[in-house]
Amino acid sequence: TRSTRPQRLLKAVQKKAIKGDPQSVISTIDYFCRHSEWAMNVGDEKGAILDSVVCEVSPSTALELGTYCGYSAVRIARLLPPGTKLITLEFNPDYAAVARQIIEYSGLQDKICLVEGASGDLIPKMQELFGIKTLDFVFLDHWKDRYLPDIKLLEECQLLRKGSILLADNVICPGTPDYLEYVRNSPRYESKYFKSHLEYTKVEDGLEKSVFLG
Ligand SMILES: Nc1ncnc2c1ncn2CCOCCNC(=O)c1cc(-c2ccc(F)cc2)cc(O)c1O
Ligand SMILES: [Mg+2]
Repeated sequence: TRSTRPQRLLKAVQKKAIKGDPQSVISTIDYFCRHSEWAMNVGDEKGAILDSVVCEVSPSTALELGTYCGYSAVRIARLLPPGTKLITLEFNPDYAAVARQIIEYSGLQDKICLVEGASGDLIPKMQELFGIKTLDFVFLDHWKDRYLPDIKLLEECQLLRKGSILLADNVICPGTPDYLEYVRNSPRYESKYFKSHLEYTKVEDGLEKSVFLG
């Protein structure tokens, strides 16, 4: 049967990228998605904003919701200080299988912990599963209608502390209206919009950065 898009993306990485070089894996995926087949990675333009927030926060504990092929996991993990880990949750086993191989190819497997499962099921188990107390940084890039319920879950599970940073992809396209309304109007968050474009297109999209105030 025909290969899937993630499998074709993985093949391009194995063929064109330099093993053990995260930047070359990132550039290869961006080239493939711009010139061969569009795919829902955060991309290079929004990826640069993601990079700057990760560098600013320099998190000791980081969580990503929605791994897909591992592009943003590689982007985030390549910037993490030694000894820190990114936990990334992926619901779709086929995506997870490709992401594991792309993460391994980039050489960042020791900095990334990929867990298969739904965010709603895994978030309540995070403290016991990973021995963490709170999260310094969360990148939301999974089902757009799960952003709001999942940050409420993070609050309830006491996984956020004063100063925890949430960065949400796709707040314009496909859009997360209920999430935006909540973080922009809740007294418990200070929110800021970073205008950009939907990956590899001219369509408007952006990232919302929200600081939990405790
Ligand atoms: N652990 C978990 N728990 C729960 N759910 C989970 C999960 N892990 C994964 N999932 C499920 C879904 O994951 C993928 C979500 N991402 C997107 O859907 C997405 C779509 C577009 C897009 C598509 C078409 C257009 F025309 C325009 C834009 C762009 C993006 O940048 C996107 O990120
Ligand atoms: Mg996205």
